[in-house]
Amino acid sequence: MIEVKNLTISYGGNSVAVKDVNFQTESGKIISIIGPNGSGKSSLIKGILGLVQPVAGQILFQNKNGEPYTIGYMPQTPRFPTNIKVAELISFFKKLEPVEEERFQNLLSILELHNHMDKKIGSLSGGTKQKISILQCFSSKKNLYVIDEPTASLDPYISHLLKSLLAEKKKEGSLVIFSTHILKELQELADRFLLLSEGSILIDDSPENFLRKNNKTDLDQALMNFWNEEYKTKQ
Ligand SMILES: Nc1ncnc2c1ncn2[C@@H]1O[C@H](COP(=O)(O)OP(=O)(O)OP(=O)(O)O)[C@@H](O)[C@H]1O
Repeated sequence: MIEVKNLTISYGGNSVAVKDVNFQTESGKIISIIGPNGSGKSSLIKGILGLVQPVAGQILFQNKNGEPYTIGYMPQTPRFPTNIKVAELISFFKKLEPVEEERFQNLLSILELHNHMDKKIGSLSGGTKQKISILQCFSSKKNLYVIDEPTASLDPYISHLLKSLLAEKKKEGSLVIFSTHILKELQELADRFLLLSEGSILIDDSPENFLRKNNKTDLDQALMNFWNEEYKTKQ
């Protein structure tokens, strides 16, 4: 179980990127974080991962068997050293953390990374760097997968692969948290979603429940309605 308690993140000055966010979730679920640009999705994700120091609040990780949480993370933009070859980076990852060899080889082949092994990281497209990030994230089993806008720079085939991986991880009992701007993706995958606005949670619901409450079948429409009302009250 993960419990986010009163999490507040600021990068200094008066602005607050995440404001007193609270939620908890069991394993074996997919949670999606959505919200407009700058609403705090990446900051919340970085807060959960401990990549930014919160000004208040805490995150509690509790594994059933008391073992530490293992975490796979795909950032929005992978930042790898640019001057080394793909093969060198991948062998570095394998030294950092043991991989499940069969899973690793399988992913390497599906992602067609073999063709890029001798290329320098700096010469790769954004999508190919994301593929390396997928390989790194999913080559061993983790309790928690945190994915920041997973399909933003991927072609439809690799997007589909990534979505299948997320569904597979849920089936295996892991918790998956991903942020997205693609509501269809959310509707397809998520058990629950958090809508952020200016760093606060405005909606915490399942897609089905939210649709039922709003008497809609399409999440895009339901959220646009909600958003228009929300926007009007701010005028
Ligand atoms: N490193 C940083 N230093 C200063 N301010 C930051 C930093 N990172 C994010 N912010 C600010 O925090 C707020 C939330 O940004 P964040 O990137 O978390 O939003 P987001 O919802 O992920 O946006 P997007 O959808 O555009 O990726 C924004 O006002 C942003 O300008």
